[in-house]
Amino acid sequence: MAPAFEDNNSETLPSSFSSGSDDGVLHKSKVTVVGSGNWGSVASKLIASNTLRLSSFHDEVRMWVFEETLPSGEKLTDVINRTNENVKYLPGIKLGKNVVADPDLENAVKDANMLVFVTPHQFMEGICKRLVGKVNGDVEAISLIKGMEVKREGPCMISTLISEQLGIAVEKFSEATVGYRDNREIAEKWVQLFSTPYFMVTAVQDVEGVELCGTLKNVVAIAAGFVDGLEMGNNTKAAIMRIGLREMRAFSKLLFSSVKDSTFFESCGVADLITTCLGGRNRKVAEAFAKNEGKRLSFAIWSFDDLEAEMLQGQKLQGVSTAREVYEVLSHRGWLELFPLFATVHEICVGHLPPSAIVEYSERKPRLSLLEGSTQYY
Ligand SMILES: NC(=O)c1ccc[n+]([C@@H]2O[C@H](COP(=O)([O-])OP(=O)(O)OC[C@H]3O[C@@H](n4cnc5c(N)ncnc54)[C@H](O)[C@@H]3O)[C@@H](O)[C@H]2O)c1
Ligand SMILES: O=P(O)(O)OC[C@H](O)CO
Repeated sequence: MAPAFEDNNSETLPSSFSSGSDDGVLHKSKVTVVGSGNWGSVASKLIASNTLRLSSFHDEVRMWVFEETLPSGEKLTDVINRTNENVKYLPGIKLGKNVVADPDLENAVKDANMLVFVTPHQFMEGICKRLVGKVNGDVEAISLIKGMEVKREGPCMISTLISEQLGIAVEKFSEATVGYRDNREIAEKWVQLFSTPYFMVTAVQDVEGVELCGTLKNVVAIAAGFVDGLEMGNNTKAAIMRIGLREMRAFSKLLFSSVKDSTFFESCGVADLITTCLGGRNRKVAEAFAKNEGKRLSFAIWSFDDLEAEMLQGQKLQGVSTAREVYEVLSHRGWLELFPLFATVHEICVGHLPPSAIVEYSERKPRLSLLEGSTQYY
């Protein structure tokens, strides 16, 4: 059983202090982070630095770790709790003594009333199934996940998946933007939990817009990586990013008419797109894919799975699976010709087109006639 961090669970306040509850006791929020990858560990560190100084939160931040055995033979959770460092996914960074790694998912969430979901999106269906009936009824949740599911009935945002499976309201966080639906007060509480002097967080009333920015930018990052791998230069890369941002906005507004143009100018939009197309994992692996196109391993050509395993040491790509999921939606709705960049990225990832197609196909002007009355999205 994971250790607990000793902190004062609640304190009796002077009668003059309004604790927002009728018993005069300050009821502190308890945070659990579900996920401990690179971003999951960073988020835990950010949150833990704030829970120590904010009286409205328990000091301890519990972090669920997908347990694995390290080459040394030790369990990752044990090493994190002994060294206070996620030596595999965030090496060299101390997380804060009040971060407690817990390999037992149900145990990690059982006392929490604030849940932070931050695992690669492909694992969320299974995680939600395990959490049904295991979370507190009054829990608030936020998703930091950049991805979506595609169901028979269409695309399903991860925040919706969590809401529907666990029956809880879920906000969204992408980079430094919290997307909320209608409760500004809860949104501000999440902003408070993530904000630091070096990490400014803002809240916008556009959950779907924030979530789709984080999801779709990974597809554009793959395209940017192809451009880098083919050494096509910055002008081509800038054009791909521009077309990508245009398709991100059009696709988002077609799926959810509530999505706001202004969201694409927040950190989760253009800023995240720039950073991920200049330095992200998706870009890096796509660059290697384009450079090695056609080269053969002893038994097969380079595949994204091979490159992910080879280059990311356990970290997971999101852009390749998202490109497939987006392609499914485009194909099902007859929108393939409207989104040449998104469609081409998937065709390249699955080997139907060479990486060089990223320029030839993406420059095609979408046939707006396909979307009667929807041309305002372009
Ligand atoms: N890394 C970043 O800079 C960054 C920034 C913002 C958002 N994100 C998003 O946050 C989410 C989490 O990414 P990350 O960077 O923390 O993870 P990661 O890619 O660094 O690590 C992969 C994680 O998946 C876990 N895992 C592997 N197999 C699993 C399984 N079967 N079930 C459950 N977990 C399993 C691993 O233990 C590890 O914690 C992603 O959607 C990502 O796009 C990442
Ligand atoms: O490394 P990437 O491509 O997963 O991007 C990481 C973050 O999402 C960048 O904001």
